[in-house]
Amino acid sequence: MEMNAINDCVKNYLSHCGGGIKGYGGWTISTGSETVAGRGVVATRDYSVGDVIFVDVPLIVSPRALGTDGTGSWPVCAVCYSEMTTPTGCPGGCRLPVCGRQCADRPEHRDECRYVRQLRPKTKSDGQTWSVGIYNAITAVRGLSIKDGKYRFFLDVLQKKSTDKLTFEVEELKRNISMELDKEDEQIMVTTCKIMDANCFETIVNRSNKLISLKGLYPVAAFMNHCCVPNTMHNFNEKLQMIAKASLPIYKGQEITTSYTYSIWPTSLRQNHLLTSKQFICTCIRCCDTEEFGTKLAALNCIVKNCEGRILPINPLDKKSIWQCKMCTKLVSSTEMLCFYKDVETLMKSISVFCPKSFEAILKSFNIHKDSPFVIDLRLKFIWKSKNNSLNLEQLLYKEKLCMEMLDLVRKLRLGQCRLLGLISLELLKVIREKAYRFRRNWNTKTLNVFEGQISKLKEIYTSVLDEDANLDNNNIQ
Ligand SMILES: C[S@@+](CC[C@H](N)C(=O)[O-])C[C@H]1O[C@@H](n2cnc3c(N)ncnc32)[C@H](O)[C@@H]1O
Repeated sequence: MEMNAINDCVKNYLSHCGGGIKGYGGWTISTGSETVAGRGVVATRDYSVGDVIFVDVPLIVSPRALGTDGTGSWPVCAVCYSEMTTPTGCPGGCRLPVCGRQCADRPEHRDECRYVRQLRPKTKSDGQTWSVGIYNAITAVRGLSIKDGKYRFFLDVLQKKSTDKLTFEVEELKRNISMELDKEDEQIMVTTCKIMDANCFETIVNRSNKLISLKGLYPVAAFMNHCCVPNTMHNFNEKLQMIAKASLPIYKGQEITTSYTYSIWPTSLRQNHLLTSKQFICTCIRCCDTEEFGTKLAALNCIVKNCEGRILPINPLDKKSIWQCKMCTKLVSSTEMLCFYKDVETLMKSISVFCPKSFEAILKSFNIHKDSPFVIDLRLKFIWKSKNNSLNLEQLLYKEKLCMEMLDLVRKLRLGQCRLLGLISLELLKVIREKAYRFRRNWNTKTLNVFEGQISKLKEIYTSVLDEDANLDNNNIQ
């Protein structure tokens, strides 16, 4: 399909579905030398940091699949996505778990409920009123909502994951119904699932102050290519619309990018994730720089006694690359490095970060540097999970230090006004408030002024980044 036709279709869809193209249309879907791979989204005007670029309306949103035996995790309501501790099947008979009548009767559930019911979902002898299999098939079933009418073209134009494997969601559906699927419906469901695999985003919603992770297909975002130094970040509003904002300055003619992976991971982990989940190798400026803008994120400390250098791959884009210490020039094979990584990973799993002194001592004795990926994981765990009011002074000050170091890392990685920056700023603000609560009465005017300055700066950062969900308690991130 012609680029003009794609742009018309996407923009028509957005204006019909309340995406608000007015004022947010400074981009075009394009191809050629401006984009890193095939079609991409390109700016048709300049954007400053924090500007909203588009408000995207989901074509499909669905909950994440559960283990097929139904153990270990709980479903969310298939309609409002609230957590369900005692799930019950829809009274309409589709066997999807829903909160109750009010969700079962919602207009957006009506068609899917009727469709699944006429396929005669199988019941189980254990008396469970909802079905894990039907729940896991929900993405496929929701694909049928775009089979008719003016949005069908999305099925043709959006990229599909190329795979010969059977589609999990459709197989789950077939296993859990008594009727045979219509061949055309089945084909559309398979196509939808392949489109979801290639293009879906993690949609995070706040339900009773819990963050619930869903899958969403967004027509503009589906054309956004990946970069490990993305120039956008996004949040979701109550209607599950995606609000994409500039995290870095963007100039007219420049590609608008997002990250499909965790920007805080080192190159080897990001590359592995992109290759297995999206089947491509990223060759962005960060991936080509073995030191990742001086952070040496992937490095392990040199294994040679008394050498203070760090070992990094000579070619960061090659999984089998030899690693080298720049200081003593020691060479290490990729297989050896993999063993070191595994050893460090096992060690890290056994450490409690909640005891700062012993944590730092272990890092020192095992010669692990503070920005290695495993340490970052543990540091973030401490930042998200620890409750400020139950930390002793040593732990509180340690948390403050970790937050500041993480903010510094985000800055060095050139991630701009990204979501992580907002979340850590919010945590740091809470830590500083807790310090003030404990010690304020002993502070002089100068200290109080510094405190007020820090608070207002952090508030400015996290509100501009998080906006839609600034009040979230991220101790609850699932
Ligand atoms: C969500 S789509 C992006 C739009 C896609 N370029 C298109 O033409 O439809 C994701 C796919 O785009 C390609 N892609 C995205 N970013 C890329 C990058 N940085 N390098 C290489 N391929 C990329 C990959 O094929 C990936 O699976």
